[in-house]
Amino acid sequence: MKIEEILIYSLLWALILWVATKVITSTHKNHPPSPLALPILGHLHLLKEPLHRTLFTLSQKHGHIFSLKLGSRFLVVVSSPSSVQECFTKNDIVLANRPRFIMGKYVGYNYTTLGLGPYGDHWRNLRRLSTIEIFSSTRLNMSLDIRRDEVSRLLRRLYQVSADGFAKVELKSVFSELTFNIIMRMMAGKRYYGDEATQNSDEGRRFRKMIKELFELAVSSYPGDFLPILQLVDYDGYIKRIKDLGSKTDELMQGMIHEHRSNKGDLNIKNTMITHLLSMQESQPEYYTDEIIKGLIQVILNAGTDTTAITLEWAMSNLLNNPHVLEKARAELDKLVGQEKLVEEADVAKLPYLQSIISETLRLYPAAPLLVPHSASEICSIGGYEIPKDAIVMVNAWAIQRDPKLWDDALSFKPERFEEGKEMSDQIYKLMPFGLGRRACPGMVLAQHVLGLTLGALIQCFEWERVSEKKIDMTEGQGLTMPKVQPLEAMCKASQLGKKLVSEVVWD
Ligand code: HEM
Repeated sequence: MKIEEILIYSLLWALILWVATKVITSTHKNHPPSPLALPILGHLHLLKEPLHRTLFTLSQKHGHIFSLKLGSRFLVVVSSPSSVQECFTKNDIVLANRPRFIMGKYVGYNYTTLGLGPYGDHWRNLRRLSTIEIFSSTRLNMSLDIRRDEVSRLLRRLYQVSADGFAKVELKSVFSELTFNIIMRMMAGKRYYGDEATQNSDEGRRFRKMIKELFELAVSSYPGDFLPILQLVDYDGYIKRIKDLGSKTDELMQGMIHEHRSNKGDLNIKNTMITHLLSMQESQPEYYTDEIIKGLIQVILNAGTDTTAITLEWAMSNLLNNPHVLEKARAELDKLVGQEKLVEEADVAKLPYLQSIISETLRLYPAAPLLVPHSASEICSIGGYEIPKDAIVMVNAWAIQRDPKLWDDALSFKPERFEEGKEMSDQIYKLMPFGLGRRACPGMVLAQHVLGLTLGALIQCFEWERVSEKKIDMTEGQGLTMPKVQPLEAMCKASQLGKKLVSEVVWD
């Protein structure tokens, strides 16, 4: 026998043995059901965008708890309220970890940030710290003026083009700039989007470039996360790109910290998150390091901007496709807020229909359709199946929130379903746009303030129409936060009330 033949035979035998071992071990282990896997790749070839739709199709065939082998990693997908309940009650602590993807090493301070860090003392401290310094009602009240100011700038911008009649406006970038400016002002006292002065500053340009790269890289999935051997060769330069991005973001945020240190006492930055954290650094320097502060800025930028902006875009798209809902919301605002003032964040609590519009938007178009991946810190069980240690666990919230077994007329946009507490009693495990359990979104209240205030003000101040008879295309594009495939454009015209409110009053 020639040496090549011996080699081929040995390889074949190794492959047969590998497949046999896999079949025997997986059948013995009572793992959740799974499609037939390819050697080495497993089910990687099945993953097509948008991922939540692919996983939904697989769940139709393999059940509400199924598993996939993604190269060297094990993924479990749950798509029913009962399995979600198990994840976030008896397994909540075990599943409170996050899986590690290489991006988190170079751009997420070696997996030490609030969003990426493992469950434990460090994460608990970050969570407590961010609750006190950013998300508490005291801090949210202190930053109320920032949100009012940014929304009133948005209203003026739209008013300028639409005071004399209907004008076409592109809303995707308008909402994105709104949320970035709100978050950056709350954290660092900075506006990087909008007026000319901001547009032209070198720092602003660097920031916008960094954000663009960050979001582009975050969207692309990296095969080396599932086939680690690829990391050794960095075949497409991905690791080099994320290392460069990591250094650039670090440099920019370090600059903000230096600026805060040298401008202590400046009124513009008196109440920013960085100022508060630096004062804590003075008393406990070993814990409140610059790295912790930079990690927090970064997580909040990533988690708190696009999510809210995209939800605003979906909500307005739904209103344009359902003019009767828009009119009902306007009537509610007229009745409960009146004709003399702009809606305030505090008013939103007494506007049930506006809140129902937000809930219904988040039900059909959750900004994080698969939540954020969890990881099992030890073996656990879901639905009687064994979930191995380090398995990635994903919740298909999108599928549950559209399940016709759980919702009447599931695919129609009907805010009325949430009115007067209808659907409220049993909805905890069937409506979870902000996640559940220990790792649930800490920014929920802030997000709801921004959503309620912005939508309320847009409805009060403008008339809205579609750019043509055709309904707005509601197809989802590719991306972490379920964007619309077509950025939203609409026709807007300042209403009588809008003319009065925007030109005279706005907020003091
Ligand atoms: C409509 C807007 C938003 C939606 C739909 C949303 C949704 C979510 C979801 C689903 C998770 C993951 C939950 C899980 O692990 O199961 C999450 C985590 C997180 N969100 Fe939000 N979010 C929004 C806005 C915000 C805002 C405004 C902020 C901050 C300003 C924020 C900060 C965070 C952080 C820091 C985490 C990570 C928490 C952790 O890992 O411990 N989010 N969000």
